Amino acid sequence: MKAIGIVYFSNTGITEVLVDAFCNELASEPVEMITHKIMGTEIIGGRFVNNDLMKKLQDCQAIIFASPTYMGSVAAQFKAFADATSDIWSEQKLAGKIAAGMTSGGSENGDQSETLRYFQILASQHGMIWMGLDMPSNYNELKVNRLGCQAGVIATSKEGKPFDEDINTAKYLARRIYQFIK
Ligand SMILES: Cc1cc2nc3c(=O)[nH]c(=O)nc-3n(C[C@H](O)[C@H](O)[C@H](O)COP(=O)(O)O)c2cc1C
Repeated sequence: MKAIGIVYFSNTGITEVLVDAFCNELASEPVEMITHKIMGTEIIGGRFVNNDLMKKLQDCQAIIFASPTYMGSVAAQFKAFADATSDIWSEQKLAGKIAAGMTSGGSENGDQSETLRYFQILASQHGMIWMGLDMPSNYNELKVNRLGCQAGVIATSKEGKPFDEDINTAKYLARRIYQFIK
């Protein structure tokens, strides 16, 4: 069976709602979801350690990166994971896999694009193939890509939950990736 890996960090749960929406969208499809939330306990002396996860990611056809935007980039917890992937970088173990990204921020223009840009660079370092959105901003009835970023999913939140349109964007990305790997 095909597999999609999602590696993410979320502190207050906004990014996690995007991850859940992505997974739920594909729940009835014959695809395994390997979802991993980065935990502080996995970061020992500043270094992310989870060899089992690194092995599992190598069996995926697509890997999604997700993190809140912190100070115009990924959260430190995600960066610790990214740095740990250097162990499989030299042999390009993730090469040829589809990569995509999702992030949330407190501001509508809170430099979330920089987080997606970092994900793209990480994907490129691994020889992965980046997949953004083939949907112009607010073009369809679900208002996918509300914030006008085709590099990936950007969300902001209201009352502790991402905007419905941003959740729809996460679902749209899930469908798009599934179409490519199935
Ligand atoms: C340390 C820190 C830095 C942040 N920096 C930004 C930022 O640069 N841009 C932004 O839009 N929001 C920023 N935020 C807000 C978070 O990105 C936002 O609350 C996000 O939705 C939290 O995601 P989570 O619920 O998945 O943890 C920051 C929050 C924290 C705690």
